[in-house]
Amino acid sequence: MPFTVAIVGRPNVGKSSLFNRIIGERFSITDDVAGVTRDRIYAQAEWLTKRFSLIDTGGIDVGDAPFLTQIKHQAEIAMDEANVIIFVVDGLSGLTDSDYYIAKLLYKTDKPVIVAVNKIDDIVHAHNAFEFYALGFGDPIAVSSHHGIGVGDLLDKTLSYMVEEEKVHEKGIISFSVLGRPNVGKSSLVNAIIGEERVIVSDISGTTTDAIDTTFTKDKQKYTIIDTAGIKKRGKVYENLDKYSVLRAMTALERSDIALLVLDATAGIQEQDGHVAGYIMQYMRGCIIVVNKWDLIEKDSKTMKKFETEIRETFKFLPYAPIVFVSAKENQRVHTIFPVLREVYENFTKQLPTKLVNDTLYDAVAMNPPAIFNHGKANFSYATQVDTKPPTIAIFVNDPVFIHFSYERYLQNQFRDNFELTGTPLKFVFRKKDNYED
Ligand SMILES: Nc1nc2c(ncn2[C@@H]2O[C@H](COP(=O)(O)OP(=O)(O)OP(=O)(O)O)[C@@H](O)[C@H]2O)c(=O)[nH]1
Ligand SMILES: Nc1nc2c(ncn2[C@@H]2O[C@H](COP(=O)(O)OP(=O)(O)OP(=O)(O)O)[C@@H](O)[C@H]2O)c(=O)[nH]1
Repeated sequence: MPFTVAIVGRPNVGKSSLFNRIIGERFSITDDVAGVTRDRIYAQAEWLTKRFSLIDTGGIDVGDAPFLTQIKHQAEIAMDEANVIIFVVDGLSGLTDSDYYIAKLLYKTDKPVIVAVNKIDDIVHAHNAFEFYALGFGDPIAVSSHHGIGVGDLLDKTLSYMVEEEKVHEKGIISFSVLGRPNVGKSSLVNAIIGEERVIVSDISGTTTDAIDTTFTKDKQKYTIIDTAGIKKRGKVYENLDKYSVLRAMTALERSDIALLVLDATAGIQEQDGHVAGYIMQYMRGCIIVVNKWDLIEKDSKTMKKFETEIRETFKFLPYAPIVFVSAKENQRVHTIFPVLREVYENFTKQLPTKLVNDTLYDAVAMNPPAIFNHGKANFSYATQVDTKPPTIAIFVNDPVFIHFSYERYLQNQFRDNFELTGTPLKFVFRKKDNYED
């Protein structure tokens, strides 16, 4: 479970400035995740080799609610999701009633709260921080998001609460999440999967309070199902907020080997399904497409094929994802998911023999040599697998800039033809040979 830090505070104190300062461009991996790019409410960050997730609750749109209700929801999200909360206040304008209001909300949590007094751009104003002792969260830390002053101290203190994480990703356990747009039947599917398997070994509730990961054993294989739908959050106002569900999908993906992408057979494929599929692809997780509510479909011999064709055409970037058809509510065919999970996990964790990897590369290049691109021609030396989850292959080349994306796609297809990689992405890392040789 990633260590998560949430930033809260009333509007205009500089939450998003601090967020951006902490992630720094280099560390932001959400940058190219469609839909979140502009929003930037969630990112991976790193400080002195410690990796953590950062949430800017100020970016979570909580509708047209009155101002105090909005910050209340944001504070609740922080208390639900984070291990540590950074409470940002404005050192130029001083303490306000809204700050006290937020403080009162945060008294309810037993998680550490650190007060960051922002906009202290000049050390001579550091004394402005003192009045914020009154909030009752101990030593306030003076920072300037604009100039980066004090941010290191703030992170030192924040990450001092990071303890050795409980190992959720125990070896050999297949962890998977159930993702999809609202109402496709995620909760029903989770219930059907867990309900079917009565030998529940343990309920691991994670370090963040509301994430419930359930581990169970089926046919001697352990699985951990990662909660995403906010099953426990029913009734809370922010349950259906778009950005909030995106955030939950991402934290779940981070911890999953495999994502089940749930579609509603009665609704056809919708734009939002594509967004969810995009996240799964960009996080490079294994993927199984689950067409749910199959009981409601009038079927003839061609129905499945028709669905499959439509799915393949829409999700061109997920050609590797196997498709299963189920009814979560009627508990039909739900058991067919398990063998597919095992197969996909095997491929996701696969080690490809080096000789075959190179043969595949050489054959592909011989069959279809690269053309000139960017004023040069790619000259491939050799390839080797450098990682799993997903299988990752380093390909050494005279200069990666000469590789056109369509050639990369060609190589991908050749590798997929030669190796059994159903359900898993295959990652290529192109490396300039000269940097590593001679
Ligand atoms: N002088 C100074 N101004 C800052 C600093 N950090 C942020 N600001 C300014 O404060 C204003 C608000 O900053 P934001 O980062 O948008 O604040 P926010 O808390 O995310 O605001 P909301 O999105 O409304 O919640 C902007 O005009 C920033 O330029 C700082 O360290 N020093
Ligand atoms: N007929 C039929 N109805 C289903 C099936 N799966 C779910 N439903 C119904 O679809 C509705 C939505 O199901 P949920 O499981 O709550 O869907 P969800 O994706 O978790 O929804 P959110 O929590 O809003 O994201 C409910 O009325 C379910 O009873 C199914 O396989 N067949």
